[in-house]
Amino acid sequence: MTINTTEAPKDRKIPKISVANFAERKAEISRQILDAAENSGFFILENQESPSVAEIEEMFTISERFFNLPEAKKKETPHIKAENTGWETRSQIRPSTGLPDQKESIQLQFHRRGDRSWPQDPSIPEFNKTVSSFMAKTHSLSMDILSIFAVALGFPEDFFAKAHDVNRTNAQSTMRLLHYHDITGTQFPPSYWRAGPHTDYDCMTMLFQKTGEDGLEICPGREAHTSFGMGDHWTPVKAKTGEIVCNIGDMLMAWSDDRFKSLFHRVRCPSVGERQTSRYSIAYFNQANKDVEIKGPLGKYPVMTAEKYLQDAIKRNYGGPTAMNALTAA
Ligand SMILES: O=C(O)CCC(=O)C(=O)O
Ligand SMILES: [Fe+2]
Repeated sequence: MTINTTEAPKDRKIPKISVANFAERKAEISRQILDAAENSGFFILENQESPSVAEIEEMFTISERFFNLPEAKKKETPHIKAENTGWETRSQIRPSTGLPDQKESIQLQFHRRGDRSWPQDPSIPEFNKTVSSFMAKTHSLSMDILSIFAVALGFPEDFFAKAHDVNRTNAQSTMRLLHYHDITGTQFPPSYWRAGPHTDYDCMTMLFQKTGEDGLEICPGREAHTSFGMGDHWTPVKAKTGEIVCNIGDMLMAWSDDRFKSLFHRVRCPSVGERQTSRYSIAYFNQANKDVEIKGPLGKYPVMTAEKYLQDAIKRNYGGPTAMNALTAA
């Protein structure tokens, strides 16, 4: 008789870190965040003062109202690839699958608020004010967290805040509102995803999800920001309104000479019999300004600007000049 001693792979624990009283508890929070960034690549923030749970709920309401507009209205802010702005639907083809993500999204940049890349529909007059205020709050919290990485890498505490100046016209940070379509009754083949496996190209993503709207899964096993290394076990991340799922992106992995890990993640297409109605999420991608040089303390990789870094990351992932058809944020 043979006894199978091979254990089934275990789900990874995703650290949950309270950021209450951030200023007083910064040393303790820093230890937890650095441990998470080095070992799991993903961590969940809770108890943040800002943005508050009520503000996050308000953002989801406004996002839903935007996606409920007729297509013709949404097309008034079309996706502009070169600028990484605007609305797209089922257009993002992931190199990992060769198939379009089952979603629609709008990308917004803080310094462009008020221009034609931001919806101006009279039925949502508060869009601009609510979204720009939420973005400013998310940005500010992102800078608090990035200051921890700056110090750990031997840079001044405000190093990443200066590198991510969203008021400058060469800013690259982007907020993306996401709507995964209602697919009730449709059984997609297993190769289809709401968001196919990918890494993010930014320094750090802050992701907001809604309780009950699960689907995000992460996969450890990536050792270099230039590789496609992936383990074979995916851990689901439970969605909870108010919490913020953070993940390290390729840009910070490069900046830290691969010390902080940018992992593959994906969003499942639910099967018939599961909850298949709409799923909403909001992602804020912290991407350094175009002219900022990415130069790791150990000098493991050649120095390059954040603009070139993003272009190269896209080429690596999408191969060749058609790569620019991809959205740059993730
Ligand atoms: O919607 C989610 O939960 C994840 C989205 C994501 O990974 C992305 O947009 O890069
Ligand atoms: Fe992502």
